[in-house]
Amino acid sequence: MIEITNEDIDNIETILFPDGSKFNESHRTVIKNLETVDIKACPGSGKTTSLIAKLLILEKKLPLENNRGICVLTHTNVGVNEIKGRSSQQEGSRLFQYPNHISTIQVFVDKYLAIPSYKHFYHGNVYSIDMDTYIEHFKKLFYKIPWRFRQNIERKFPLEDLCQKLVFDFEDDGIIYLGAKKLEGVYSNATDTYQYLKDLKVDLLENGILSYRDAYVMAFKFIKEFPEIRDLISTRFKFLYMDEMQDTSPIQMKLLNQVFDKSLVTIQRIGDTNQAIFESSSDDLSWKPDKRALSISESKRFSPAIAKCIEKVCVDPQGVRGNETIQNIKPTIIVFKDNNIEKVLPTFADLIIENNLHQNNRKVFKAVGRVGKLHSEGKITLPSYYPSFNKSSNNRSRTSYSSLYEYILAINQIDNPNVNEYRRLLINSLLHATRIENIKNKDKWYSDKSLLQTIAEKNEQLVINLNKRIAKWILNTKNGQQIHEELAKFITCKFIPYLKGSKQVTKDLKDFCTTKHISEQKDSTKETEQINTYTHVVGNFEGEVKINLDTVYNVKGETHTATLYLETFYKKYDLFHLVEYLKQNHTKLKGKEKTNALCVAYVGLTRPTHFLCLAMRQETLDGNEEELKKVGWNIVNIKD
Ligand SMILES: Nc1ncnc2c1ncn2[C@@H]1O[C@H](COP(=O)(O)OP(=O)(O)OP(=O)(O)O)[C@@H](O)[C@H]1O
Repeated sequence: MIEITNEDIDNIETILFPDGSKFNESHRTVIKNLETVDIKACPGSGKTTSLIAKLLILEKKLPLENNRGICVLTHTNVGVNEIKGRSSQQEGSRLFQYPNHISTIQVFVDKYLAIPSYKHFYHGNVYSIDMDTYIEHFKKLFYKIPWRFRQNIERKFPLEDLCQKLVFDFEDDGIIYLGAKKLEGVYSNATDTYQYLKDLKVDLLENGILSYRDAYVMAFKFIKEFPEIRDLISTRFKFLYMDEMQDTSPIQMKLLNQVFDKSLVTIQRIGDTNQAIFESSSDDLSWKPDKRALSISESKRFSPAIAKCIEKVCVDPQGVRGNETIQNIKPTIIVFKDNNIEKVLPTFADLIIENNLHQNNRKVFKAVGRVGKLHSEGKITLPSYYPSFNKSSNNRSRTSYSSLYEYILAINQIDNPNVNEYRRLLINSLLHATRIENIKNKDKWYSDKSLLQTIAEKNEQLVINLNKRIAKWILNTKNGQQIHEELAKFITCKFIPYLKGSKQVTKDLKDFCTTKHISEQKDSTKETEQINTYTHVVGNFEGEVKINLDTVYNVKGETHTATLYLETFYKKYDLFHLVEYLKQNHTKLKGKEKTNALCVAYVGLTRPTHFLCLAMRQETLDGNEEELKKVGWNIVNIKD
């Protein structure tokens, strides 16, 4: 039987904490525990760090009995990358190799259930499972519907809404829903509109273009057909660790319960119910930690001054203790009016400098808010504070782009040094080209595997040559050299002509290879980061303070040096909604709206180590100033 000892933990501490920090007793209890248990802990308590410590210790004890594996699931790539980053500090890391699996839940579902299911039921290969590609193709098909019908549909369902609302039933992909109603309940099945919409949805599926939700539909279909998958998965993995459990939707929970057998797998679910910020995670079916859950109530992230001010700004206060070794700076409310809102960020920057944080070793300064989209009636959202703010989707997991140029841009922006990522995008660009040219393999679209197999069957040497080319392109990209021209020439003059048996390629393929236009909303993560960064120049060339703006959803799990929480409008102004909690008057919550607002605010307010600021409208502050001061907030008014 495996066991984790204090000595194991001491050893890992030196790897994880070069500054000499230590795990306390509650961390040690969590790290040592190898039973099925829930772990609930406050923000910044070191939940993820303790999980990483446990994984690094277990890694040294691999292989487990019967060569069973460890499965770690999280909700965001940030979490996965954090684990990857830390574990690569160990030589010969085996955590990311068979039989282990570490990924987001979505990637797990795609790999083990949705893709095999699609192959089985549709006898073809999945082209993409990501929302950007799905929406792009959805819109293309929608614009093929005759104008008259399209206009009628759009009057009722704006296109963006329609993309999200036209879905298959989880239990039966023969049934299509439009929002909460069956499609035939919205448009009678005798109408052309019904047929157009049904064809559109089916067409996407038949072409392997899946939304994230479709992947779950495929997954359930697979489990129903092959119930033995539960045994296969449950004997492969000895441990299942689920981080950020509070964000697991009821449908994800249902699926995981179906594939992991509790009697065979040790399951640890780690989270903080106060930080549940994804819509579906806040209803009655959401995760409730077991009564015997282990808990950690001290935050390693933030100072006692911050702990005191945020303690009651959550659904279920749990007496958070701050980190005594962090300097106390009074949390501050920056009060603004409509006519001086543009001074909020400069004021925050001045406060950072006043508190000498611009000279801190770690300088992560962020301004975050709930709503990033410009409001149609001019209510305050992130762009009101910083007009060039651009809310972009997280495109790191994208696998498909609309031009070769965009594939190469994506390759250039890979920040994780994993060759497979480069290779995957390069191969995907080739697969994309085969689709444009309508080249199929026994009536199916090529997958990376079937492509290489087909070429190998014809001539093994060609696969070796292709691999050499790919390796060269990866190296050149890493060295900052341009590969666009060479890759385009390869696709149009060699690759496609070889598969097609003809030198003639279509105009669409030529356009794909030459277009340098980046489709809307697809600007790179790095560019977006630059656009969304306010730079404040410190007097007399002493340096600058960079403040990055983002939505709360995107900074989940992050640790900042200073965070400014910006009041924004979503049905109501959020701080106005929550001012009683900021004054530490906690009341039990009723209603979904307030609960959601509170969870989002709690995630935002618990990011900084040293300095927490709020940007609050004068109207929200009015009448509350004295009470806010009494509970520890400093108030700074922006002068006109
Ligand atoms: N034992 C420790 N001693 C000192 N610092 C620690 C310790 N554990 C974690 N930290 C630091 O505290 C910060 C928060 O840690 P971590 O992200 O693991 O917390 P978390 O509980 O997962 O946070 P969140 O609730 O926001 O998801 C990080 O900067 C981490 O390096």
